[in-house]
Amino acid sequence: MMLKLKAPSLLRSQIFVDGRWLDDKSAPAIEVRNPSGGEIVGAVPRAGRDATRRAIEAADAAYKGWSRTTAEHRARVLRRWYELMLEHQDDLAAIMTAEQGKPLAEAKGEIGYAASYIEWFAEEAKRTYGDVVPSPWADKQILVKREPVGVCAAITPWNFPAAMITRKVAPALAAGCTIIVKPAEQTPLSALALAALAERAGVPPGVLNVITGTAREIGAELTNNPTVRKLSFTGSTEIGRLLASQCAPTLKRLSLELGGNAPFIVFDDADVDAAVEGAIASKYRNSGQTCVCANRLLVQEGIHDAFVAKLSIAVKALKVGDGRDADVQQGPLIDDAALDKVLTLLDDAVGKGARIAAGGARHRLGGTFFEPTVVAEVTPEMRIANEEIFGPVAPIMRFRSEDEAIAIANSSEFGLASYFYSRDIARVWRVADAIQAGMVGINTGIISTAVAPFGGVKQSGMGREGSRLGIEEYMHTKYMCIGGL
Ligand SMILES: NC(=O)c1ccc[n+]([C@@H]2O[C@H](COP(=O)([O-])OP(=O)(O)OC[C@H]3O[C@@H](n4cnc5c(N)ncnc54)[C@H](O)[C@@H]3O)[C@@H](O)[C@H]2O)c1
Ligand SMILES: O=C[C@H](O)CS(=O)(=O)O
Repeated sequence: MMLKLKAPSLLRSQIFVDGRWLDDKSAPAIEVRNPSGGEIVGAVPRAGRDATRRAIEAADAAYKGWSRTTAEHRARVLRRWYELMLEHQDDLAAIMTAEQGKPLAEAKGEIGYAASYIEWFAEEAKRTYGDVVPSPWADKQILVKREPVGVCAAITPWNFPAAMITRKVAPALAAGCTIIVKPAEQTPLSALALAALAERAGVPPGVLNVITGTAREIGAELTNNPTVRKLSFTGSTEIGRLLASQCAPTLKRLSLELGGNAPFIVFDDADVDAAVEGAIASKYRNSGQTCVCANRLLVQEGIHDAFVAKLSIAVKALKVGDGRDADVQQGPLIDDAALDKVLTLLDDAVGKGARIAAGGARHRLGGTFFEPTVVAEVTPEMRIANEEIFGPVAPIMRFRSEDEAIAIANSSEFGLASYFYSRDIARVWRVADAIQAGMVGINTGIISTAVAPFGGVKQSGMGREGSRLGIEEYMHTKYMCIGGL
């Protein structure tokens, strides 16, 4: 499959280390395939520990210079990178759809969202203020500075191939850190295109490095090498736990954005049409392959039947197809394993008494396409009520009281995003306070923005990305006590 780009040079097939584009013939290349039809869209090196070690050395050498640049300079370079991303938004979206499958409109939206993190942290670079503290001693002064943590590593998932990278790299570079990025094997081309634009924006050699290849080997080097002072990971909770344990011997700083199981609660007093619109936006975004997707829809009995009927009509109208085709709203799942998981969860639910209200089967397009689905009469003992689906399936559970809804919502080991619809202001405050999650959408199904802190509690991870907090993940404080005055 030949990608037609306005700027063909954005399609890269080499790793980016120390400002150089390099081959790595130590193992057969990784073929990048389009999930819609399986065509090969590119190939990247299957690099391992040696290349990763060289990237760490390059990042360490570059750190000395980059950390000493002014915040003003770093802000200007990041701003240029942001501008170049927007100038090449169509090409970056085409690359993303080709390797990840999401509809072009969604891919273009992600590029704008990803760029907004760079814009935000270009500004935040200049606001890493310190403190002058009133001294308890007459002859001493107390200063507190904030400094970059040093060489960082980022390991990112396939579902948002650009945004998950920029919301790590932007604060890292803004703080004065240098970084090595390992993108997902399924979606390396977006990462390499971002690196090509960063290079053009004036990011110096070694400040940003992108390594593609064997996850376990690259991860082993990134987590064990003492030069790396921080790891930022976005992905499954299982791998997050593993990487955290691998970082323990060298006590690295950690940011972990992990799995989710978002409750989406609709109370009797909700605007049902607004709730249906919010459920569509939250649940079926990226064909349900989103960590903050509504994963369990809890609907109060008074409006349950009306909500299920309206949602089912809207879901049946969603257009499924190749993400490159105009007006397609639902692309394929990323691979056969993702499809098998959806089928397994649905079979379990129906086998325990759930009812398919819309969709429920593989799409007639075949491959990894799946019908957008609504499954009703879901109960807590079904796997679909407890596991992250990562597919276009909305499980609906009935509830009677507010307390029951909160108990169900909080029963999950995850606590990333949550949503609820209510027009009762007292209930809004009660439920928002009671829900155990890092993020709460109230009368809305879309909450992600660079200006707000993104992250979870419980088994959904630790740390925050975006907002004024995001740069803190890449800085530490230094207390200076000046005596003899
Ligand atoms: N919280 C968030 O912001 C967020 C965002 C996106 C995805 N996710 C979660 O990620 C999961 C889906 O993404 P995924 O399938 O890419 O997750 P994943 O954990 O399988 O992979 C994520 C990244 O980790 C790498 N990886 C896997 N095993 C590794 C190892 N042993 N050593 C080093 N690296 C390794 C992969 O190559 C990939 O780059 C879902 O659970 C989803 O909820 C969370
Ligand atoms: O999949 C997880 C992403 O973080 C989703 S979002 O684009 O940040 O909402």
